[in-house]
Parts: sequence; C-alpha cells; structure tokens
Amino acid sequence: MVCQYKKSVDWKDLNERSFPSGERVSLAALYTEPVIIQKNKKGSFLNVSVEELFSKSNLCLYYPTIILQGNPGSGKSVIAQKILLDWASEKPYLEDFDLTFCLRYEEVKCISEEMNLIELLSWSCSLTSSQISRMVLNSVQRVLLIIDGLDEPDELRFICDEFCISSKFQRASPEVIVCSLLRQQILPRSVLLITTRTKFPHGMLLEGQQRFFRIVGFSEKEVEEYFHKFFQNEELFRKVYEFVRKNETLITACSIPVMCWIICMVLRERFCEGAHVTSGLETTTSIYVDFVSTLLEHHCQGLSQSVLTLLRSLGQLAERGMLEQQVLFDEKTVSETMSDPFLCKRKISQEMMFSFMHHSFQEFFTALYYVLLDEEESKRKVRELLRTVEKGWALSCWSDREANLEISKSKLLQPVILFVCGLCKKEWVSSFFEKHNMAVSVNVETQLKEWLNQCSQRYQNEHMLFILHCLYELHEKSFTGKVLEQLVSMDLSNVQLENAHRWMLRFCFQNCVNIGKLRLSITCDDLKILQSTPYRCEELIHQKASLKKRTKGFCQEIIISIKDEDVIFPLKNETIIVKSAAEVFLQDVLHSVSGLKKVHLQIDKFTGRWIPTVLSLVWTFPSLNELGWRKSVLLERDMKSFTEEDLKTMKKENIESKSDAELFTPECVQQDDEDKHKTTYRFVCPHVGQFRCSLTSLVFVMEGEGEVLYRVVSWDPRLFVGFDQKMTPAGPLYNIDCFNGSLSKLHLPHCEIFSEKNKDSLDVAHFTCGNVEIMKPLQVTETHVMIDIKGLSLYGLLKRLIFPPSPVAAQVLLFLRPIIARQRENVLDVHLLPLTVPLSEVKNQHWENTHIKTSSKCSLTPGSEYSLCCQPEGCTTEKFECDFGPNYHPTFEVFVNVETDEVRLSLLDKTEEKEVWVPRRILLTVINCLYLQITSGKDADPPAQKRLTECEFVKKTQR
Ligand SMILES: Nc1ncnc2c1ncn2[C@@H]1O[C@H](COP(=O)(O)OP(=O)(O)OP(=O)(O)O)[C@@H](O)[C@H]1O
Repeated sequence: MVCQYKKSVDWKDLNERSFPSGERVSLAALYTEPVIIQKNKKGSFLNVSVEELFSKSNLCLYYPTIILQGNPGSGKSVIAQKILLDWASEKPYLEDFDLTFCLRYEEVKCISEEMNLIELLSWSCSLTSSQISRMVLNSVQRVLLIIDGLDEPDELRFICDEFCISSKFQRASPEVIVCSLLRQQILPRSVLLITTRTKFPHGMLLEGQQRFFRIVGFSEKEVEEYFHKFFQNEELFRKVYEFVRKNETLITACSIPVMCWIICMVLRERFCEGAHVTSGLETTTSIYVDFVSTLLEHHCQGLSQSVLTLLRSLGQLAERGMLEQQVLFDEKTVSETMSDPFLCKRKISQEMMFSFMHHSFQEFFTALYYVLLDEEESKRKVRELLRTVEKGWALSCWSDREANLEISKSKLLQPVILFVCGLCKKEWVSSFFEKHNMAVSVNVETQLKEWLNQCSQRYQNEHMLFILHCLYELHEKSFTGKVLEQLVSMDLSNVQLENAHRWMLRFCFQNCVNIGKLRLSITCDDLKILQSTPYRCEELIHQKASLKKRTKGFCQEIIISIKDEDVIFPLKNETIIVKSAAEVFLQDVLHSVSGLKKVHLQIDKFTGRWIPTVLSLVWTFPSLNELGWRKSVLLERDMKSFTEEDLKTMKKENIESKSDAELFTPECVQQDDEDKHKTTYRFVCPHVGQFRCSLTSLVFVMEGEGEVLYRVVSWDPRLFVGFDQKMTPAGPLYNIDCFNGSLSKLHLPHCEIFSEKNKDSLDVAHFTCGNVEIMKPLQVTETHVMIDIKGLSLYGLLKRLIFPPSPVAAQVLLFLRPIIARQRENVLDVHLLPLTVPLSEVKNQHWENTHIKTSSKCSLTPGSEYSLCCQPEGCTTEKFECDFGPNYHPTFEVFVNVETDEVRLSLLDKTEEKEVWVPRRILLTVINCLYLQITSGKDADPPAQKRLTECEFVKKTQR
C-alpha cells in the first residue's frame, strides 16, 4: 500500500495549480533549491538545506515541530511538495518516516462537512480511508505530517480554545482536526512541518519543542540556475539573463520565486519574438500588467467577448474571493471563458475547483477590477478597501475573535492597495490600457494620494514600510518627496530588510530631501544598495554586519550615527571582521557623504592598527577637520605616528556657518513657595542673533546682549470678553521680560495643522495693564508665528473659531506615579496635550512622578473623544481639550498590577474608529526597582542596591 502511495506522489498536482494549461515547462524541471535560513542562539543567520530541516535535536533523538516561514510566493508549497516527493523516492534524510502526508490548509478550509482525521488524510491523497486507517493504526509507524499554508494561525487559536478532539476517529470540522494535530492531541508521535506566511507563528499554540526556519527565496546564483532551466537554449538564456542582470529592479524581483517565474514567462515571449524588450518593468504592478498582456496576446486568440468584459469578470471573481477570504472557486462560479489561461484547475475530493495561478494574481485582478469600474463605483470600492485596511490596523492591539477577523481581512487586502497604486502609474501601463480601450479612473489616484498622505503622518513606524511600498508602486517622485518631507521621524529598525525593500527604500529616500530621523536595521550589502541615502538622515543608521560563512556565524553590531555631517561609528571589538566591516563602511557609505567634517570612531583603544583607516579617512575627505574616538578628539601623544602633513589636515579649522536660530537651553529658576513647581526660564543672551529655546521652542530675535526671563501663566477667560469674534487660546500664554538689552521680534510656536481654510486663523494677543491688543502676525510658518515686539508683558496665540475644530499637533505624555508600600497597582498618568505645551512644564508640576519617554507625537481634534487602550488592562474614553496650562491634569489614569513589567498603549479616535497613536510598548521596570526596595528594604543584594541607586525615581524620593 505504501509503495502504491509513494508511486502516486508527483509534481502533477502542484503543476496544475501553478501553470496555465499547455505550458511547456514544468515545476519538476524548474525546481531550484531556495535559500533557507535559521537564526542561531547568537542572533546570526545560518543557511540550511532542505535536508537540514530534518536534523535531529541535539539533546535527544527526536524531531521538534518544524516551522518554515516565508513571504507570499517564496516557495513554501513547492518545498512542501518537494519533501513529499523526496520521501516517496526514499531519500535517506527522510528514512525515519514510514508515512508522509501533506495537508494544504487552503483546501482543508473548503471542506464543509465533518470528518475524522483518517478521512481527512485520505481526502488529501490517493489512499482510501480504510488503507490509511490500517497504516496509521499501526502505532509503530512514524508519520511526517506537512501542513502547508497555515497563514493565519490566529484564526485557529479561537477554534482551539473552544474545541479539540482526542481521537483520530472522532468526527469534527477539518479546522478542529488541524487544531488537535497542532496540540498533539491526536497522532502525538507524528512530526509536524508547518509552512506559514506569518512572522509570528507563536499564535499556533503548538505543544513541544519547535524549530524555526525562514525561506528567503533565490539569491543571484539560484536566479541564474532557474533561468538556465527555464530557457533551455543556451544562447537565449545568456541573452535574457544578461538583460535581467543589468536591470536592478528585475534581478531583485527575481529573488521571489513566483516573480522569477512571471519574469521568465514575460521575457520568453518578448525575446522569442525578437520584439522590443519592454522598458518600464520597474514596479511589481508593471510586471504583472506585462504578464497579463502576454497571456492575452498568446493564449486568448478569438475571444467571444471583449478583453474589458473578460478582465472585469475575472476581477469580480477575484474580488469576491478576497472579501470572503476564498481562493478556490467551484465550477458554477467560474464561466468557461474565464478559466484558461488565467485560472488553474485542480481536483479536490472529486470536485473540479479553480484558483488563480497564485494568490498574487487574485490580488492583482481585484485591483484591476476596481480601476476599471465606472468613476463612482470605483471611488466607492477603493474607499471601502482603504477603510477596511485601516480598520484592521486600528484594531491590531485587540485580541478578540471579531477584531482578529478584521485584522486578517486587512492583511489580505493590503496587497490590493499596492496594485491599485501601481495601476495609477499611467506611463508604464498605458500601452496595455490603450490597446484594449480601457482607462483608469482619475479619482482613484487622488483618493490614494490623500490616504497615503494621512497615513504617513499617522503610522510613522508600524505601517511605514507598507506606505513606502505604495509610494514605490505609484513611482511619482514629487509626491513621494512631499509625503516624506513632512515626516519627523521614521523607525524601521524592527524590520529585517529584504531585497525588495532595498530598492523601494532607495527610491523613496532619493526623492526626499530631508527625513528628520531615520532608524534602520541594515547589513553591509544594504549599504551598497542604499548608496547615497544615509547622509540625508539626521539620526541613526543601525547596521548589523554578518558574515555569511556557514561554519562561523557572526554578528557584530555597529552603530553609525549621522547628525548633520558628523558621523559616529562605534565598533565594539577590534577584530579583523569588524575591520573589514569598517572598510566596507568607508568604501560604500562615507564616499557618498559630501563635505564630511567630523568622524568619531568609537573604538576601545587607539592602536597602530587603526592608522591606515584613519589615514585613508583623512586623504579621502579633504573637508574633514575633526577625527576622534569615544568622546575625545585625537590626543597629541597618539598622533605621533602621523606625518606633519596628516596632522595639518586633521587639525584644519572648523568653519561653521549657521543661518538658523541658535539653540539654547535656558536656566530653570523655581518660583517662590506658593508656586514652587512652576518654572521661570532665564536666558542670558551673548550677542545679536536669533535664539531658540530648546524647552519651549520660543524664538527670540535679539539686537544685542541681554537677559530674558519668561514663564507660562494662565489664560484668564475674562480677557476675551468684548471680542467681536469668537476666539480661543491656541498656545501657552507667556510672560516675557527682557533686561539690559533689546528683544526685537518674537516667534511663538504653534500646533496648528494648516489647511487652505484655516491658514489665516491665528493672531497674537498682547496683554498689558488690563488691555488686550490683537496683533496680526508678520509671518506664519509651519511651526511658528512671528511678531514684532512692542513692549514686554504677556503674549499668547489666539485662534479665530470660524471653522469646525480641526486636528492640531499634539503629544501623549506618560508619567508613573510613585508607588507606596503594599500598593499592588502602579498608576500611570496619561496626558493628552497640544504639542506646544513644554514637557518641562508638565514634568515640573508633576515632579514626584517619573516621566516615561516614548515617541509622543500625534494629531488630535479639540473636543473629540479618544479611547486609551491599555493591554492587558482595557480601554477608557475621554474628551481632548486643548489645555495650555499652566496646570496640567492627567487625561487618563491607568491602573496596572505591579507584577506587570510592560503594557501596550494606544489611542483611538472614538468617532472615526481610527488609531491616532499606534500601539507602543511601555516598560514599567523603573517602578519595579522601587517595589524591590520596599519589599526587601536594606536586605537588597549589592547588584539590586546598585540598580536602586541608579533609579531616577528613587533618587527623587531620597531627596
Ligand atoms: N524552489 C522553486 N523552484 C522553482 N520554482 C519555484 C520554487 N519555489 C517557488 N517557485 C515558483 O513560485 C511559485 C509560487 O510558489 P509557492 O506556491 O510555493 O509559494 P508560497 O510561498 O507557497 O506562496 P503563498 O504563501 O502565496 O501560497 C510556484 O508556482 C513556482 O512557479
């Protein structure tokens, strides 16, 4: 029986679902082993072969559950089938297994009736239930069970929580059977191999040990091998491969196996016909458009309907499937004309089912359908699409079943947005549309751009990579620049960059003159691709250099910090490997930095080994005038190894030209007893110029030396009586005094987010001796309102209330209250405040609390309701009032059990159900230190004592 089963296993099934019928090449002939990696304990990655997935655990002769994760189209199903085939052809690495089955989860989900495990296995292969029953009943049999495409394990979690079965003969829905297999409640001795798209497979609630692998796709070597197999003719292969190798985008796209196949199909037609090789194969969408166009040209001759009708019906089918999370369609839903070449047939349990060649085509056809509808309908569908995706994002910190459904729907639909973006890039898709007399609705482009603009502000970290990807597909330089320019910071350090990301990032950064702060996690190879990018960003590039040698995994963390034109490049160990990373760094990054002035090499000890590096820096950068390591500039005694000439270059004068306001931090003077937690700021101005206060953002334009004293005072509502228009404070009210000098202009910071409508809504109120003067600003910039100073006293911004409230730039500030003995809960105060309220003010007033640093910026609408959601504690709702002090009361109080080290906080706009401050992890460990002191008092051991003295909060209490 087993022999008969082994003989029945082949590529046929997978072939049929991956290629249009009549295709000349098959998967068997094309199979190329992809790159698979495993993270080792030191955090570096090792390449492993398919065979090595099955190496036994060191400690016992036992296989843990194997989890193979990979992006869509990376070849997970192909590997699953390959393993089944290897077992059937009795490859030694699988000889421990008497039986192997492969359950494809997308097919399992289609079964509506209840069955038992034996029936389910029989359904997936050529054996009958009674044959399987006889084999599996024999308990000495070792079974390898592959579950392919468990992409949304969270779905299963809810099923697992409710049902599970414990016998292989018990009937249940197939999903329940899969859950019970994962939990090893049935077939506990079997070994599981699970393939999944999800990066967080922990949701599968697996039992026992697990080992994680990631399928990366093809490296350049495998792409070449694949092309060789595809274009069997040597001459044709050389021609096509050369063309692809020179085209950076195409060769990068080929690292995803499914794209490799599509590109080969497209190029085969072009090169075989000797036709002009298409330019514009730049974005994923343009490659898909070309592919569909090729199929239409070569496989759809003599259509009985127009191409537009065909594409619309395919699109409608694709869309329905996307919304109902369905990838298999029965014969009734698929009309004859639609089927070939766009859909593939597969027989599932006696029934003929259809699917798109790959899920990505279903996403593409959905997008195509949206842009081919008439204007109104198209607008409505795209609006709904964007809303659904954003709703999923907003719910991402919820964990109930309903939220989970929304989240997975949102994840599934995201790629459709990318394709819609790509279809808006008219230059590249126009010939296809023109040829078939079709047009993309203009509205769609405007709609998408508005959405991307908003989202880039709202989701600066979590969904930024997706937004950048959308910008890449849109491929419009000026729009990309505009969107990114408004970004204050972007944190992509959690993202492990893949090939496709690098080109996308390069395109985005090349078109953005100035990104405020950027955090990235990159390798040496990334540096080459990102090229000119790093010097454009002000803050941090986080580089992980890894050696790809298999035997010697190595990962050294290097931090390069780039601010203005200063580069800080710390190296932890002075090893050869690090030096080679340093060389790569020098070659690839510093060369792209023009006018480099300072370099700090953060090396532990400066020895002669560093001299060549230092000299090469000095020679390469004539503009360099400071070179140092750690915090000190090169010391004379260390310089004796340099020639006079070198020293001269190194000691060049530092000429700095500064046109912007000089930043200063004022002295904070506590006020008298009554108001002792209110601060007066003192600035002693050294010379004529513009000076910006780092705490309040006020800018003083000074005519010469002098002393400026200023503080925040309260707005008195009576002051507004008698105004002909309704006015409201739009910033803190400052009492400003200047002694022994002259202050000629004042720039007050504002928090308005301007639109065409509210552009002129700001005025400045000047209060003196009980009188109010309303002053028209000299100029209003994105951040400040400038006025001429007449006399000193109280100045504050006012806003005319002509329009309904619009969002203002705001901040979320977090403070932990001190904990007292036996208290079982921490109290976290959350303040929602306009961005112009100085943090120093709030800190001073709540001096007894510990400020928890987090990225605090967001935009909030005065008068609107917001829900603060704290995981695991729950949500509360409050109204956001534009409070400009000087008294600041917390908007929310969150009570958290002292045992909890970390919470996840997010802020949701109650009316629009949108996240305005995406979830952040908040660590409560400072307070835990204090808790230790209270419970164990003086008995705390020395390390604990040390931690306690370091704890900022404890210092305050001691004081
Ligand atoms: N190792 C491989 N050798 C040759 N071709 C491959 C290989 N892996 C994938 N392909 C090509 O890519 C296509 C998609 O692969 P596959 O269906 O295995 O991806 P997947 O990771 O399971 O994707 P998804 O998560 O979207 O289901 C295949 O139909 C095949 O054409």
